[in-house]
Amino acid sequence: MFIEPHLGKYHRDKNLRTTGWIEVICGSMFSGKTEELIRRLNRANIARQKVEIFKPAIDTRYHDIDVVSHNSNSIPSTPISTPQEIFLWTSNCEVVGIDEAQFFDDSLVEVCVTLANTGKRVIIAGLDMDFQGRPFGSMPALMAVAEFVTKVHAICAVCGSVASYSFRLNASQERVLLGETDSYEARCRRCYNEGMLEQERKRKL
Ligand SMILES: Nc1ncnc2c1ncn2[C@@H]1O[C@H](COP(=O)(O)OP(=O)(O)O)[C@@H](O)[C@H]1O
Ligand SMILES: Cc1cn([C@H]2C[C@H](O)[C@@H](COP(=O)(O)O)O2)c(=O)[nH]c1=O
Ligand SMILES: [Zn+2]
Repeated sequence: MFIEPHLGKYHRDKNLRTTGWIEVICGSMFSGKTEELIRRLNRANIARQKVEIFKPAIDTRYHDIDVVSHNSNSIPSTPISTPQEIFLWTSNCEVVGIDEAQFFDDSLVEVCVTLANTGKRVIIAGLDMDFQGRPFGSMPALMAVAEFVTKVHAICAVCGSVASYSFRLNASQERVLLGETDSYEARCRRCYNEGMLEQERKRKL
């Protein structure tokens, strides 16, 4: 379980502001990324910190505005189209949360670094791999610049092992395809590879 290095805005003994930092929560679909993001943001709220939360405007699966987990936890957010919009909302806040980070372009990295350099705690949740098992968008670069990286895991929908892959259940080859259990399953490495081979066999018929 991730424990915050500190939540206070000022060092106890000196009147110095604490530094900013970046946290990344990554994993497959259904691994609990959004739950963990909401948990950390709720704790920051309890510590009376000013929190702003963002998600890509394209992600309207469960709700236009709220960030919502697969088990229906939710927190209000601001839907944005570009990472730069984050600056318009964060001049006074101390903690910035970003969900579905894989959908933003590479400029998200620079935006997060700037936010952290100006003393903010930045918490990013996103898919580390797409349905083909390739690193997704700016997630690898965000992991590289983060102070803290947490990889969470789902349960394999086929065999019940620990799952790190998001297996797409239909034939679409588009990288971005919003969906839930209708279109994706969490799978372990073995069941993911078996499923990919099976799909390839069917394509060749
Ligand atoms: N295969 C699965 N493995 C683990 N949790 C699952 C699975 N399928 C559904 N869930 C549900 O999804 C919840 C996690 O949802 P969420 O935080 O939105 O995940 P993520 O953001 O990583 O997709 C779990 O607490 C559980 O209730
Ligand atoms: C693997 C994969 C996923 N997506 C989409 C499907 C969902 O709408 C989101 C992931 O949501 P979650 O909170 O992590 O469950 O991403 C996609 O567009 N492309 C992919 O390869
Ligand atoms: Zn499995």
